[in-house]
Amino acid sequence: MAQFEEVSQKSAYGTAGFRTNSKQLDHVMFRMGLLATLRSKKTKATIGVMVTASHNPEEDNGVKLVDTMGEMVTPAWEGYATQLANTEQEGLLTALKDVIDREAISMAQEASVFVSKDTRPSSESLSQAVLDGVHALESHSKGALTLGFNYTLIFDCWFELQKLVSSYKQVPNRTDDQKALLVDGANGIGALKVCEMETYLKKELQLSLFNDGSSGKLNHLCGADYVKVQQKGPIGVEMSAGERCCSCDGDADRIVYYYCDSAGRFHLLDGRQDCHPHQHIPQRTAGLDLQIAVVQTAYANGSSTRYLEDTMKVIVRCTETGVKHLHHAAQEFDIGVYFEANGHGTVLFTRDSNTNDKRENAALLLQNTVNLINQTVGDAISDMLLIEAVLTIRGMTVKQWDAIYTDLPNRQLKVKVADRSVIGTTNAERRTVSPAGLQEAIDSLVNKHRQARSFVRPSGTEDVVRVYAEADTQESADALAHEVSLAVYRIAGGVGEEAKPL
Ligand SMILES: CC(=O)N[C@H]1[C@@H](OP(=O)(O)O)O[C@H](CO)[C@@H](O)[C@@H]1O
Ligand SMILES: [Mg+2]
Repeated sequence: MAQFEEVSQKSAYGTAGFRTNSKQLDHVMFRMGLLATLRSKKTKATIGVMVTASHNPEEDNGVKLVDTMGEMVTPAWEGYATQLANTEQEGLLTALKDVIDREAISMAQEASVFVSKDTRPSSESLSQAVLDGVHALESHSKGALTLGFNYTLIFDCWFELQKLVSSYKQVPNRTDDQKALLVDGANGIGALKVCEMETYLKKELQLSLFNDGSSGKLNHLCGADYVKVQQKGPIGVEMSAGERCCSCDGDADRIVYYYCDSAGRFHLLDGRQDCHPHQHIPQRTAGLDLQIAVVQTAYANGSSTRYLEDTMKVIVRCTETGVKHLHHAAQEFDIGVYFEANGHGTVLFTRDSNTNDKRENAALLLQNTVNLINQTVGDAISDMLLIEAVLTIRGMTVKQWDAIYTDLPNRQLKVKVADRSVIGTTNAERRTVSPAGLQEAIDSLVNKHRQARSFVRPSGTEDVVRVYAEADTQESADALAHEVSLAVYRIAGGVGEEAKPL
């Protein structure tokens, strides 16, 4: 185990756990093994530990804890995680004892921890470090290692896959010309799962897999994040006009769809997921009297929010960035649809859809949808099948899906500052409360543009401040993003060179 002294920077449990260069993570992994064991003893249930840095470069790695129902752990336990990760070696026992006392944990209780890893080379030894942590506290523990299928890791993956496939088979057959789907596996876990699924689905859906991990590097020039940020197709995928394509990320919990039109223009359908299952569910719930809501973050395109509120007439909520926030907000409704603009998300069915309701048809259709969805915190494969199912049932092409509304042009930028924690936010991260003067500066810049919106927040996964801007034209969105990034640089302690206009 690496000594804590080797690590200079304080690690914090961010948007999706700890994430940094893989060389700095040995001791963090060991300690997360310890903490997961304590959490398992406390809850008397299986706890998951996922070793992954998702869309980050292959050299990075990370770890997140998965609670008993597949959701992220509570803020109190995130706090323990941060505390343990940053404790000097000699203080570790005291820090552990503190958690045991505060949570009144019985150490006699047996623990069960599932450790899951992605396909990064460093994941092998780092997941072993997690298991070492588990075994250090529990010599008879049920620590087990699996290859991740994202959050389903604490269930039986094969069973999960079969459930998805058989639910998908209930969908009426689509026309032959609509059966093909190109899938970019980002050279990661998603590729392995698509490979497995391909054979079972041959009749219903013809999946062509690219970036399957046999030669390329994880997330390199491919994957959901690359496609979204670069606004172009991944390497190795030949797209014919109008053909449906999708990309998942390194740990297969995000999916984005896209296509090229006949003029060769690339169309990204990010954020459309919100409206997609959603368009479908109200029909299915006809007469069932369920309260439905869509949960988004500030990154959701303004057009999608307007479409949901004005055309779909559904409740829309906005939360802070990160699945853990969206998930909890979605649980408050009978049906909660939640997606981040970058493709993370799922649909939650909080009320039993096996209702006694007489309108059986609607209930049955809804039940099928429930089976197709991974409700824990979503994953790329089940989201992909859900989207395919809805497109089939509605008889929609990818172009028609794209046309349900027009995105406002937008731009995301990153600004390096000395200490990103100086930026305090409120109102689901849409406004800043510190440093003084920053929000006023953003407001006056936004006022110079039409249909404009902009906000800034410290990233929870990278050492940067993120800037988002949207406006009526791409030039205007680019100019606003640049102006706001300069304001951040000047008011919040920017380091390095000032950003140049785009
Ligand atoms: C703007 C953006 O895409 N932010 C991402 C990113 O979080 P940041 O806190 O913005 O670094 O990584 C998270 C984990 O993968 C994901 O949930 C989130 O949506
Ligand atoms: Mg991911």
